[in-house]
Amino acid sequence: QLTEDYYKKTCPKVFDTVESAVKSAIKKEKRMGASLIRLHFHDCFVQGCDASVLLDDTSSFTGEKTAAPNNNSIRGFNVVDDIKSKVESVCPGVVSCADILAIAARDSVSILGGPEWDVKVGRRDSKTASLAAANSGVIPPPTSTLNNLVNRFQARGLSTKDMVALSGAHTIGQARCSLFRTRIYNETNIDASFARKRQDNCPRTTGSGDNNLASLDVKSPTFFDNAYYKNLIKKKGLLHSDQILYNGGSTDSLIETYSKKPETFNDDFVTAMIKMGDISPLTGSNGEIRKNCRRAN
Ligand code: HEM
Ligand SMILES: [Ca+2]
Repeated sequence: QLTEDYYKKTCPKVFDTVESAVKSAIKKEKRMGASLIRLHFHDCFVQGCDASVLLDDTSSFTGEKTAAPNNNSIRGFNVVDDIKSKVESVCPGVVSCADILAIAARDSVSILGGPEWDVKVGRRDSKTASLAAANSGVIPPPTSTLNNLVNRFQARGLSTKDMVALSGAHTIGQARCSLFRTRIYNETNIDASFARKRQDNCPRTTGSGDNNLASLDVKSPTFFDNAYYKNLIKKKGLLHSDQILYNGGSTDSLIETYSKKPETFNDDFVTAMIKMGDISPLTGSNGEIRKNCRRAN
């Protein structure tokens, strides 16, 4: 039931307001575009796109922020707060935090040079979150096998093609040493000079340099393009879960297609983002419009 014109009467300025806030956040820090896209992904895969990921822990409430895939990893909450307060000042009590995440993700992609699309809105915000679900593997870990990746996306109604296209979001943003250490020291399906370059800032020993960052896309880490797939063909994927998409298995041909045809990647990425944004939204009288994205009303 999500539509593009949901706020046409109640908040016609929502898209301009979000876009200008996202623009200024990305101007301050390019990585923020990546962080905002990832928040929408981690939201949608747990309880659906309901802003559950934004709820803070309190003494009487446990949210999703400390779950393994999120802890010390997802970021951008202050930017979301800033967008929300700007949206509240033009139309108080109308626009959900879940929609703000979807719009901000869309805007981040286009601001960084990726495709543009009309984003569907009308989601409402959850009053709950699920730490258990966020920890259960529904957000796949970077150690995943190809089968696991396929199954986790399938469980959310997303095809293998959607999964491969959405992984192209790793054309921007960064990852921590602890999550790619095993790959750069122990795996063999990796370009040797790329591995050495990454080893420079990611020591072999667990516990040293764990939080050192490296770009997911070695070629153009702040530009939303198809370089991610070209890297995979050169065995320059940073995460195990990246390179596994081009490792002699069923998704090799799709990687080759996206590496050669940026328009096909863009089209499939847009289709998959719209599908991901459609995962179990709260609508009608379900959920609420939070006043503050960090807590239920
Ligand atoms: C296919 C399964 C996926 C796995 C296993 C995976 C895994 C990861 C990991 C391990 C990181 C680094 C986290 C850290 O260092 O703390 C990361 C970062 C990122 N992921 Fe994914 N991811 C997947 C799919 C996606 C999807 C579907 C999207 C969005 C459509 C996405 C967008 C991002 C972005 C933009 C970053 C960089 C964030 C930043 O720099 O703040 N990922 N991912
Ligand atoms: Ca959620």
